[in-house]
Amino acid sequence: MTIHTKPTQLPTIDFSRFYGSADQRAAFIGELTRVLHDHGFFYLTGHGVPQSLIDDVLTISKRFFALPEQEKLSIEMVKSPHFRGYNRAGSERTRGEQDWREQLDINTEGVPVASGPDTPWNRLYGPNQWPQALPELRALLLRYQAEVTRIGIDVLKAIALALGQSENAFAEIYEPQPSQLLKIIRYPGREAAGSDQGVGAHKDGGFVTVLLQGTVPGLRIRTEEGTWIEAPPVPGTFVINSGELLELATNGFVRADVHDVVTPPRGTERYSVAFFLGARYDARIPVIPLPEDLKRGERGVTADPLNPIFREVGINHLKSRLRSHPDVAARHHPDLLHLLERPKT
Ligand SMILES: O=C(O)CCC(=O)C(=O)O
Ligand SMILES: [Fe+2]
Repeated sequence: MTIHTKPTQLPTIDFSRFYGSADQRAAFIGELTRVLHDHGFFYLTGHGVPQSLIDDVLTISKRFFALPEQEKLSIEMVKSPHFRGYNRAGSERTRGEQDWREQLDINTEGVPVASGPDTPWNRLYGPNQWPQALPELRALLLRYQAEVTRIGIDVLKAIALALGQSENAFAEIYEPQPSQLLKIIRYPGREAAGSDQGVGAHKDGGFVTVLLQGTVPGLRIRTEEGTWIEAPPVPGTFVINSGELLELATNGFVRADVHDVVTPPRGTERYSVAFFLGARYDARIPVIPLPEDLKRGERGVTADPLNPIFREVGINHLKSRLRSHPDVAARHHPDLLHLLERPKT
């Protein structure tokens, strides 16, 4: 058996090789298989998103967070039953602890949909909240959301191939409308934050996350051995990571590494834009029959008693939103709080 030591930094994958010669594509897919198994985290280059769009999104995010507090609070998330809008630093929670970041959450632009006892996740559909004081934000973020959705779907097709499946293996659970949660985020410096927890240690939930970092580091990833590696911003790249949905669908062959963000040092601030591509809320997570050579790499999936994950996509997402935003839950969804009760042992 070969013992390979894993690098102390994340690998970089050049997506343009997916569209290259047959040899390039095969080498790319093989590399992706290894990376998915080792971390599920990598830097992506060759993604085709214009640098001007990336720059514009980071610039407008800074302008949004620089708005007077009352403008930001006019679209506070607690006003939206659909978990859309602005949250002050300290108002979101990871595993019960406050995250020191302010953020604006948007999702697929839509209209409210009636929900019943069997479809509580319908409450996630609805309109976004946009700031009147920054009218350009809407068109720019929706354009960016469309672009990172395209990247996410392309990466997912490559992932399906890397798992020995046809490239559309996941299409039946994301078509015609994947979930598209987009967050613009600002982490205040240590002097303004209440703790070192920018965002607490967690796994992402969906298929893949497409993360754009500004210029200030802070993201850390916990490897399978339990050591933490840093993933500083690299200009022109996105950080891509797999979510729990892929871990569950592959019985743990794909890793969804735990990660966090450390509060930036005194006198600095960190900006990032995170996009979470998920399946349709009414889908169920399938078990993918992996080819024999990959099957040997299945680790199984261990349930986290604080955050148990289920095969129903919509319930997982709704529970994660209720848990992260107790104020929205209490105001709009008191009848759903039983979903967060821990199973009796
Ligand atoms: O801000 C970042 O760099 C990462 C944020 C993150 O992990 C998340 O929001 O899930
Ligand atoms: Fe994350």
